[in-house]
Amino acid sequence: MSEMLKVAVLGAKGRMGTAAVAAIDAAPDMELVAALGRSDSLDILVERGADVVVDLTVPDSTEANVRFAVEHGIHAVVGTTGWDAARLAGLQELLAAHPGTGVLIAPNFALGSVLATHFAAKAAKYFDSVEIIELHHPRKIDAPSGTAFRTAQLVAAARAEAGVPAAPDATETELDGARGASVDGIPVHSVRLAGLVAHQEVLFGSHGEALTIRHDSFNHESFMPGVLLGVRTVGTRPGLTLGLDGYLDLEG
Ligand SMILES: NC(=O)C1=CN([C@@H]2O[C@H](COP(=O)(O)OP(=O)(O)OC[C@H]3O[C@@H](n4cnc5c(N)ncnc54)[C@H](O)[C@@H]3O)[C@@H](O)[C@H]2O)C=CC1
Ligand SMILES: O=C(O)C1=N[C@H](C(=O)O)C[C@H](O)C1
Repeated sequence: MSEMLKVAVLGAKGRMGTAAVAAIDAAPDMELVAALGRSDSLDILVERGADVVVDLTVPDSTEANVRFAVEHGIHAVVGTTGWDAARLAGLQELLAAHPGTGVLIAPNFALGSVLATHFAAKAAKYFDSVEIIELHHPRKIDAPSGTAFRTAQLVAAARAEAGVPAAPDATETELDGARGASVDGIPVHSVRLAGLVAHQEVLFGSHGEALTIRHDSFNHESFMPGVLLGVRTVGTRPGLTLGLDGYLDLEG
């Protein structure tokens, strides 16, 4: 039998962390060596010989956690939001000094969401207009969601590459926020509603037609196949991978 992957979870008592602990515990090829919360020392990761750490914490904590992992040669699978361009650049630099170590930062582990974002980027150049609506549970602390942010970036890049002009919009006066946040020129609207988990619609429009690409996560188990795929793959992909699509064969 091949050796078990030693996996640690950070943020183990949170919504995602709880589901990840259960999924890793149930995986036949993984051993859960640590399930850590906010007040636990990261030294435990080294003491327990973790091969992979899964970070499901908060935007304020994730960067220090991942840097610690990389500095100690531990691969990291990161679901936490808050990785802006400056943080990513710093991490790239650190990874260059630790060339054997892999980090996956995945704004969304749900395979359907990864596909929805991929399809949206493909559709982006064919429509005059595009807007994104993301809808989440009201305990979410960041807006817009990491998924919406990345979707908007990819859609905007595809439109720019194809030379698509800005979407038509005659708005002259607006109440602050009425047209959403602008991410690379794409309007992103954030809804927080009791009863929801994680949902997103990408709305495309042209003369006489509309296309909506919608994905729904109805529970946190929906993210777990992607988390496990990340844990199994990250050690074979040194350096930084942004998005679970980097581990999938979506063009094939
Ligand atoms: N990539 C994906 O598919 C998904 C990503 N997320 C993201 O994952 C993050 C966590 O989401 P939830 O589980 O809903 O949040 P949550 O608030 O339920 O859990 C976060 C947990 O992290 C703990 N924590 C904070 N700092 C820590 C530290 N330094 N070390 C260890 N634990 C620490 C908190 O005490 C809390 O228990 C958010 O950024 C969220 O946007 C959420 C769902 C899916
Ligand atoms: O906080 C959440 O719940 C989620 N966060 C991620 C995000 O910000 O995109 C992924 C998913 O939308 C659920």
